[in-house]
Amino acid sequence: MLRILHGLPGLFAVVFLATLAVTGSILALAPALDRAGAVVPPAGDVSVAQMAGRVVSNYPGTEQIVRDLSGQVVVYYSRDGQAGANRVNPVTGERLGAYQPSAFFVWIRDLHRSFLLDTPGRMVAGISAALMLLICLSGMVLLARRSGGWRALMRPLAGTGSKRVHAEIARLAVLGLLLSALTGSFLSAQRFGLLPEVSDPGPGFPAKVSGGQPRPVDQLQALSEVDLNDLRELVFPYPDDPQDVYSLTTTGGSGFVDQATGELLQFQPRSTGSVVQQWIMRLHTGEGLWWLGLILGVAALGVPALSVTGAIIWWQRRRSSVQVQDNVTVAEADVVVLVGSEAGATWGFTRALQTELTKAGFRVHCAEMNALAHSYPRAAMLFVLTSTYGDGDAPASARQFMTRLRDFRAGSALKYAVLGFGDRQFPNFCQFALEADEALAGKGLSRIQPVELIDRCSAARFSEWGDRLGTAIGTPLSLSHDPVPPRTFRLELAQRVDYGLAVQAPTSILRFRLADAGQGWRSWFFRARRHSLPAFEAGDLLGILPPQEGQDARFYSLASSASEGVFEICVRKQPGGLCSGYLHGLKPGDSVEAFIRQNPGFRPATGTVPVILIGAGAGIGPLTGFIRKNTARNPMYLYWGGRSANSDFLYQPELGHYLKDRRLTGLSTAFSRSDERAYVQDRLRQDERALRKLVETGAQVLVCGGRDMAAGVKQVFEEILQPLRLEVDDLRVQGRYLEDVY
Ligand SMILES: Cc1cc2nc3c(=O)[nH]c(=O)nc-3n(C[C@H](O)[C@H](O)[C@H](O)COP(=O)(O)O)c2cc1C
Repeated sequence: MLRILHGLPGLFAVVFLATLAVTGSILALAPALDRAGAVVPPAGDVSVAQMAGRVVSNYPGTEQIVRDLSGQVVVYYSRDGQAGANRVNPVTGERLGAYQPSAFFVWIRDLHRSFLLDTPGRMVAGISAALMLLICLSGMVLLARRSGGWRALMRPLAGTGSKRVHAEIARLAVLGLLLSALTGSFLSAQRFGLLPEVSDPGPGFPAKVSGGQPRPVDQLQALSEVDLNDLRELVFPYPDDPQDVYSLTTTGGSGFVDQATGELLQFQPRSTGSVVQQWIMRLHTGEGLWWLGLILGVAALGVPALSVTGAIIWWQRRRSSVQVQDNVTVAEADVVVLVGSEAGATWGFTRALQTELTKAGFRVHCAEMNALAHSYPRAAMLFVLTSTYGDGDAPASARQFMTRLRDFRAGSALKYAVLGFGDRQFPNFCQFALEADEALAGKGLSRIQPVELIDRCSAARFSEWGDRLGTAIGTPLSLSHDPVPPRTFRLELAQRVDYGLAVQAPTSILRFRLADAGQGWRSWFFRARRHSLPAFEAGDLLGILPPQEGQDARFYSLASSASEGVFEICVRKQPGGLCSGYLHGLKPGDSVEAFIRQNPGFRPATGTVPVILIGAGAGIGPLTGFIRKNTARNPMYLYWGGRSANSDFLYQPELGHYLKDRRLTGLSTAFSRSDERAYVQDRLRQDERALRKLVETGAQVLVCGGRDMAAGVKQVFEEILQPLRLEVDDLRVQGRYLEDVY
């Protein structure tokens, strides 16, 4: 909902908002330019009487002197029957130049206030300002959520691409935009009579005037008592009319001055309402506050950039979002289905469930677990279907679920059931589904039926679960969903580099290319075909089908990306390991059957935040891939543990090269079967302070390798984070602690 509130007005109003913002930032320059051209004596140096005397000696026909909030003084005079207006130096009374408001600024102001369309344009401008206010407020809440709370709002952000740029600009610009939008909406509402406008009626003309011989203006007592910097306007009496008076407006109020006695008559202090009104105007225009004007101007310049990045995010989300047909809103739903998924497989099962429930007459709302609402007013049933990632962790679309659950208000009628999707090859089988189930029970919800776990997307188990669920809710459900097997392709081993034999840790770097890629036109053809492969990045997974019939695929993290044209993996031969043994037996030219599985949850952040890469053994594969791609030379530190520097120092020459060309900022290694007998955790402990500093500056941590190593690393990080009052889970929620563990 919040996202819709943030995005929709932005999309509709993008042209108007961009116009308001660009014109606003140009107008914001005016106070600074006016201030630069103005002569402003220190307070107490020049009185209004002194200034007026000097001006009159240069302009005997002075009719009015106006001082604007920037300090610019303008004299209006008549000479030989001709009216004129000049900017003057208030200290000397001399002419600085003709007063001619810039036609350009006047045009820009009209564009800003009314899109050059008079009343309808003013209305659109007012509505745009109100939309801006809505976008700023909803954006701040989204930003706070994304950063992990209001207090973390200014902490460095992780994340990539447009989302990151959008969030960074928003953070810098939001206060300025909020102020402009708030004051702009207020002024518009006043203009259209929605809010009362406060203006002082001004004092009545004095009933008694001395009518005596006028004194020179610089000898009038009341004017000597007003500092020049407090003056707004001084209107001179008609010449040769002893009954007329000076009319004086200052920052404190307005009144009249007797031209013979110099006495202040009928002075009326400015009301609080009028002072507030003037401040609102100043806070909107920056008039008299040139520095604020510049801040508002720079903030407004962020709007076009925010519009473009916002539109890109919206488009990407639309493209990647799983389209659920017949999805009803949170308010209407009597059944809610929440989905935790990383690579999308669980969504297929969700759609099957949703279709069946809808057929049975339920009004079903489906959403990702991160979108858990504050409450579901009408819902009686909640189903959670979730996979597990990393080492028993939440998948990407469920990372914020536990945090959001804290504020969840469950109605007493709401019952739930959890269905976990996972893979028994992982020791923490469906761990996150089990945790979600416990957490919901902890919120006082009762189960429709106990949590069930599905191994490797088994269609049969899903259907059985559906049967049991149907019985439990009294509505037969016939669930069937058989995920399409991945499209496989043949890869040919092009090169292998072997390590670790001497230390009983045989590990090989294997580089494959598409089989039959051939030479000449054939190579061109297959290169073209390569583009129909799913794009892959270092950190994605290569699924390899072992040659034995009926064996499940084994996954290896890729160290290369599609643009390199090779499929590079790093494989340690496991004792008795079927697939690793098979891969270690391959000779160049041999081929394997494989497919790509994306793993977008394990990628380094783009931008300038430091990245700390930690791994052991073959876990170095994807980490090296990240370093290889770091051509922007962002700070990247690698901590890696092996057995012996002489035998299994994987990628040693490449890492030396990356250190030299600064793709890698720092390298720290630990070898457990050498004299140092150290593990990667020991190196982290040694660098505890430096690592804490990096985390404080927003660093992201990526861990890849065996689960014992990952558990040890996590423990060390808990110690490192303790003085910062942070836990690894806090970083996880922010996408700043990622694991690829096997
Ligand atoms: C990198 C990676 C880590 C995984 N970790 C676990 C795990 O710890 N426990 C588990 O039961 N399944 C694990 N799985 C298996 C997934 O949960 C399973 O494939 C699931 O069906 C994926 O569903 P999704 O595509 O909706 O995310 C992992 C899969 C991958 C690729």
